[in-house]
Amino acid sequence: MLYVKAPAKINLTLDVLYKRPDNYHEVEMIMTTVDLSDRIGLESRADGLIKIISTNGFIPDDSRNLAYQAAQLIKDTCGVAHGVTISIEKEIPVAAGLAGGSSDAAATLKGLNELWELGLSIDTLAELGAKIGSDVSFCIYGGTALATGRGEVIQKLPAPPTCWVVLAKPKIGVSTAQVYGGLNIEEIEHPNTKMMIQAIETNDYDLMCNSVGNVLESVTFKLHPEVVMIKEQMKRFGADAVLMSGSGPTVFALVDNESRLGRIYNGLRGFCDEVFAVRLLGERNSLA
Ligand SMILES: C[C@](O)(CO)[C@H](O)COP(=O)(O)OP(=O)(O)OC[C@H]1O[C@@H](n2ccc(N)nc2=O)[C@H](O)[C@@H]1O
Ligand SMILES: Nc1ncnc2c1ncn2[C@@H]1O[C@H](COP(=O)(O)OP(=O)(O)OP(=O)(O)O)[C@@H](O)[C@H]1O
Repeated sequence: MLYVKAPAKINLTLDVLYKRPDNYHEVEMIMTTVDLSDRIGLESRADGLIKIISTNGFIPDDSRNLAYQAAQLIKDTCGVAHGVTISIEKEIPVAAGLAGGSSDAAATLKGLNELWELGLSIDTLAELGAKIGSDVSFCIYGGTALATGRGEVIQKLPAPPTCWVVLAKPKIGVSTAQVYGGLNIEEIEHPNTKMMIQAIETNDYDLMCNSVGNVLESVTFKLHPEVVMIKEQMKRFGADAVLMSGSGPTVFALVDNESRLGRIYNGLRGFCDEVFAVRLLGERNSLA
């Protein structure tokens, strides 16, 4: 059995430039992986089938699972006759804006490349990943990156300033397509992506906190007002920055002081079942 870690991501920035003719949105976003991971186990099988076993009863165990799609894609692309049993130990909340499914797919691509000795480069794995979903290419590289295009064009950035991250997910699931669909392009207040890149490159924690921004917040806030409340609570408990990740509904707080970290974490547990205190995962993951 080969095990691969599949970390969650957060969006430090998420900007939308315009709606494209293919109905996707042209984005500009800075993403970074955090130390909250699913664990993917891969075991080759002789019968050619793909089987999913998961600790989480809410994710599909058939071809709707993104890890299943990753296995099918790499099998077809490389003409592999073997099948695989994929076990998914789920820690990342589902439909949360943390790229849980995308990260499982990326870990499956990387793991099967190793298990089946296919010799694909990390860039080829990222290209394959883009066929599964817009976030999968980023998840192949991990670390911190600027993502453009529909999210699949990845430029590496250095590790951001060191801090703690508190993640809080209210008990609602959000549809990414619905949130993008609800965006009014004319009314967007764009975050300052260049300033965030500068903050990361110069290791400036205060500038990073002042540069966070996500244009999808306003859409999700209208659909689910409880997300606004979580943001306000995090600020009240002493967060240095607070932002919704991706299309939500998870909200994260950045904090560089352990006593305020404790206050935010304990304070939020009164409002949400799913609260995590984690570190940023600085460096890019190496090819599994
Ligand atoms: C919100 C983010 O998670 C931020 O990282 C991503 O932009 C979404 O990534 P994802 O979940 O991998 O998204 P996909 O599975 O590729 O697309 C789901 C749906 O979201 C919308 N979508 C997604 C990405 C994008 N750049 N523009 C879009 O409009 C489309 O309606 C698409 O049908
Ligand atoms: N391996 C998987 N883990 C979690 N969800 C999965 C998986 N495969 C398919 N899904 C389905 O994908 C949907 C979105 O779940 P996911 O946890 O990936 O959302 P997300 O964190 O919002 O993703 P993103 O941030 O990339 O938009 C869910 O409805 C779920 O049923």
